[in-house]
Amino acid sequence: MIDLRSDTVTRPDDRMREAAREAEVGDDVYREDPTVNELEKRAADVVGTEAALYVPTGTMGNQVAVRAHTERGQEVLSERESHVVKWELGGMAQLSGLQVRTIEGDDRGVVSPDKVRENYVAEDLHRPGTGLLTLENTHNSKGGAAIEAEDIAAAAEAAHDLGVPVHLDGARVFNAAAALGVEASEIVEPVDSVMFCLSKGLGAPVGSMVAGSEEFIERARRNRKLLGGGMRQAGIIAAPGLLALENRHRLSEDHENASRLAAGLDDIEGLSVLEPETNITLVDCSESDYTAAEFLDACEGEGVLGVAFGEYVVRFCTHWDVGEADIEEVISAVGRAL
Ligand SMILES: Cc1ncc(COP(=O)(O)O)c(CN[C@H](C(=O)O)[C@H](C)O)c1O
Repeated sequence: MIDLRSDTVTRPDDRMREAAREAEVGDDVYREDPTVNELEKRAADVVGTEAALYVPTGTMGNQVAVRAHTERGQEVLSERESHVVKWELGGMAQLSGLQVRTIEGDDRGVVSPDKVRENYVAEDLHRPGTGLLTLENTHNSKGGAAIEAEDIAAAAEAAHDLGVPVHLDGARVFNAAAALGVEASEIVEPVDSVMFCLSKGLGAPVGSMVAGSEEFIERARRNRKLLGGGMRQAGIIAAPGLLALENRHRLSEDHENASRLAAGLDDIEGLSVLEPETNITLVDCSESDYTAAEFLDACEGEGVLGVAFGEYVVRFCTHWDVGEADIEEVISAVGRAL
């Protein structure tokens, strides 16, 4: 089975398993796990922030960051199709008592400064006030769009002019950096905090990082403890995370595979596939005889897994467990399936 459901399915390699076995550990709640401490320092250095916090999941990372920026009852401006809106169980409302005001990004998920200004709410006797703007790069729902650093900066500047901090859901920020040919720190520089995943395209078995100022990270650390994310000898899983950080240099291989996959699938009658910007390929099967669900069933029967991103849209994600030969096999398998 060739698993293209997500880049979350990546498995640790032997080096990661060896690193986990050999890891120096301590009680991370007391800040005594040397491997976690090294990972947090290394992660902050890589994205150019003062500090970073190791969290079990990207979802927890987003939620501890959002909570650290806001007060209960405030509004959060989030792009309508973003992960924090669509796939975190209403966590900003449930966990932090926030009112989410969704804003429309463009067809790549880019949030314009005007939309920030138009949807900003000033606190007064009646109104809660906008406490945070969230952005996402790459943008998952929009096909892994790699949003240019200047577009992130423009939206962030509009928010900062209004006294509103900015959190970047950068689960795949290194995919964006690789696609744009810039350092991740250039994308992160304009925002106040970023979350990025070690467990997706970077290949770690577990974990994400939240990065920002020292003061912000201490607040985020307390929120992590509140949500039950205080970990003990987490060096066992942080050690693979340190190796995963270095995998950011290989992500263009996944992008090349996605591009090859898209070209091959686009040649199949009934499928329409835009050129992917990163490792996410969205396949429109509305011209075929299949709904997305039927298309996925047929693909599974030929040994290929994907996920539905709409009634007639399927997402395939390339990642480090999928090589060039697998891509050729997927193209053949989908051709047989249809
Ligand atoms: C932009 C972004 N931010 C946050 C997360 C959450 O990360 P985890 O909680 O899964 O570690 C994800 C995971 N995305 C997963 C996937 O794409 O298969 C699913 C949809 O949750 C994400 O894509």
